[in-house]
Amino acid sequence: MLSPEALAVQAALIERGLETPLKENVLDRDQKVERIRDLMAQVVATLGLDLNDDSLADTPARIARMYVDEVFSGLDYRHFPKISQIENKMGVDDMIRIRDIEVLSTCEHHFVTIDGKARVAYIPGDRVIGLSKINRIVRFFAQRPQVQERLTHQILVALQTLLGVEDVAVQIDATHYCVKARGVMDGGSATETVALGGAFSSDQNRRREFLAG
Ligand SMILES: Nc1nc2c(ncn2[C@@H]2O[C@H](COP(=O)(O)OP(=O)(O)OP(=O)(O)O)[C@@H](O)[C@H]2O)c(=O)[nH]1
Ligand SMILES: [Zn+2]
Repeated sequence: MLSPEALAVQAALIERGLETPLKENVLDRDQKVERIRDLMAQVVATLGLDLNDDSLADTPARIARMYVDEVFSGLDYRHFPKISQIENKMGVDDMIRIRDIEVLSTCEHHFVTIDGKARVAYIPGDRVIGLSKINRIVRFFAQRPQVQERLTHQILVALQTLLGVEDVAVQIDATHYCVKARGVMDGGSATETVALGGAFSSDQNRRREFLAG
């Protein structure tokens, strides 16, 4: 059973064409781990490595568990974080901004790491969200194969949906290891993406305030 929050976020992403491209998958967790383990064993062996070596023997199973339970666990909405919100009795009507949220994701083109930081802000309406829940939402969507642009927008729409406000802003600044550790091998560049909603999009001052500092 998915939580009402997970269902609402999923529906909002589908409606906006921002959901990760997913196919119906009837395999349960154990079946996925088993199948990926067997397929990874073929990859490792095909590379010419000896799966009888004691250091390599468990690598296929390790990778399978890592994919299903860790780095791609955000593909399963049953792992969507529990969300706590409180009534905005304080009448907060100014921006709440969280900086330096750790973003560790995986590039969907190469399945290597994306390593960066996110900045998230919102202007509360009738409720405020538990602070750590913002970090958890970032992590949930980061734990999918991603392109940074989609990750940024998924976080925006998730927060807009949960908070019932348009005024949300998300910025991610990240290093892609597919750019750093292979291919063009540029370790110095970073990618910035921004997704702005409501006043952050329409009001230059709000936008500047969010991006400053
Ligand atoms: N827009 C976008 N592109 C990404 C992201 N992560 C990786 N890429 C890019 O996806 C592209 C895939 O291009 P391809 O030409 O098919 O792959 P490739 O031959 O491995 O390309 P090179 O990385 O240039 O060697 C590359 O340019 C990557 O840099 C991302 O988050 N957003
Ligand atoms: Zn890549």
